[in-house]
Amino acid sequence: MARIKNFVAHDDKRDNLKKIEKIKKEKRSVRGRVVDDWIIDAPNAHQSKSEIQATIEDLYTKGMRRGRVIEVQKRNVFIAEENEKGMPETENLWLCSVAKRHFQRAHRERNFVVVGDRVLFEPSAELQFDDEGQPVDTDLPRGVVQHSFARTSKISRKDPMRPDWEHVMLANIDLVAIVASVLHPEVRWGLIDRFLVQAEMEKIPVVIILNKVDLLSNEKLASKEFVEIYKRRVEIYRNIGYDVVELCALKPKKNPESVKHLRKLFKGKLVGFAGHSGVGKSSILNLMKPEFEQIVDENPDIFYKGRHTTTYNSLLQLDIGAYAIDTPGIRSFHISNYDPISLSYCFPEFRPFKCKYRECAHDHEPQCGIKQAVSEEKISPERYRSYLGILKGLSFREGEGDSTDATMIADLKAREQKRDEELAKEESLLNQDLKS
Ligand SMILES: Nc1nc2c(ncn2[C@@H]2O[C@H](COP(=O)(O)OP(=O)(O)OP(=O)(O)O)[C@@H](O)[C@H]2O)c(=O)[nH]1
Ligand SMILES: [Zn+2]
Repeated sequence: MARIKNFVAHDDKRDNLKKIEKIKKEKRSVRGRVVDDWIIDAPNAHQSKSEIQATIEDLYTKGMRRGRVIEVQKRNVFIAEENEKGMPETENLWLCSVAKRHFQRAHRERNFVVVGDRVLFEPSAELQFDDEGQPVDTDLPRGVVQHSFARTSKISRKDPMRPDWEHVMLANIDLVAIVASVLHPEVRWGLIDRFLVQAEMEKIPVVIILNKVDLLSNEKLASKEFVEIYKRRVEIYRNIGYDVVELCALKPKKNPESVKHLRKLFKGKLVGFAGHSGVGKSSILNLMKPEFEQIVDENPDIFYKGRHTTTYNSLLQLDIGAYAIDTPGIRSFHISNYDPISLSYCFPEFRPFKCKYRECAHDHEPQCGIKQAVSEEKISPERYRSYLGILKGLSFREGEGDSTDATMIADLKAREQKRDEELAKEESLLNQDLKS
């Protein structure tokens, strides 16, 4: 989960969990499975960098091609071949199946490949089958994905079906654009904070786009009080150092600076769009590629029949040399299981303050630098409340407001009990392992 350098928490439970994890890993490698996730999944994760390079060169000479996953369906994936700069060319599309036997990374992970993954694939004349088991009717060249490269970043959540598994939704994102609308639907700051935590955890740069600012000047919709609170919130995020872009996507001529800023920011990057339905993501994409909608409509034959774009993530090439992934999967999610040290690291404004106890959760502990900073208004109480909500594992779903303290406490108690039970179980497993 957390890959934060120089941040090691010391307490007995965490040390025990680490030992358990080590034993589990050893067991996996004993069973002949490769456990190192982050080098390259194939052909041998224990090779040195130069050996890997040589192996890849060898694969190229054998006809393997390099591409980027731009859409994943149940059985097949769409791959855009990469150009010499390593960027995907969505005009050069391939329809591929996935040779699952080559993917050892998949332990505790729901998908073998995800949108944004860089892969090696092999042209193949074999037929693909669609989700209903019918042979796929397509004019696209076909292939088989054989290997995938290490991911530089990922957006993931707990797999709702198996909570100890990871559901990676996007890989190799250069920038996360968190999109919210000021009104209709009203901005949910708690959801923005959760996206920010994910981006901080993965060290992916972010931009917060607040769309539909035109509605703020409509007195019937936005009271003076609402506008004041909104402005204060924007200041909070700007003071932390986040790039907050206020936008009216429908009337770009009224805010040319914002549009220009976004176009410049997106250039040459793979941008993951996060934000729930109706906030204006498509309208913003249209600013980056005004003819985008038409192009999709006019060339329906490049994809096979029965394709449903709305249910899958897919990567779009914009005319400013950028790529956008609209991400239905991350419009609402449940992030949890962060320990306080990792989580508070994801709130950059907390970093300068020190607490008496190294493992301080900034909750009930005495002499807490964070709580002190909140009382002195050096940290905003709103962000602090968000921190507590995320720490206590509260989810934020579409349509819900920010959680109240009462639900937080009830939820916390239930979670603490569950966590204690899990730890006791893990510890007894560990003891058995150490004895045997
Ligand atoms: N007033 C106002 N309305 C906007 C603005 N941008 C988009 N809208 C409207 O908001 C609605 C939703 O816009 P979309 O661009 O479809 O939003 P989306 O986030 O792509 O929504 P999904 O496709 O459901 O994910 C549309 O009716 C747009 O016309 C804006 O800047 N101001
Ligand atoms: Zn503290």
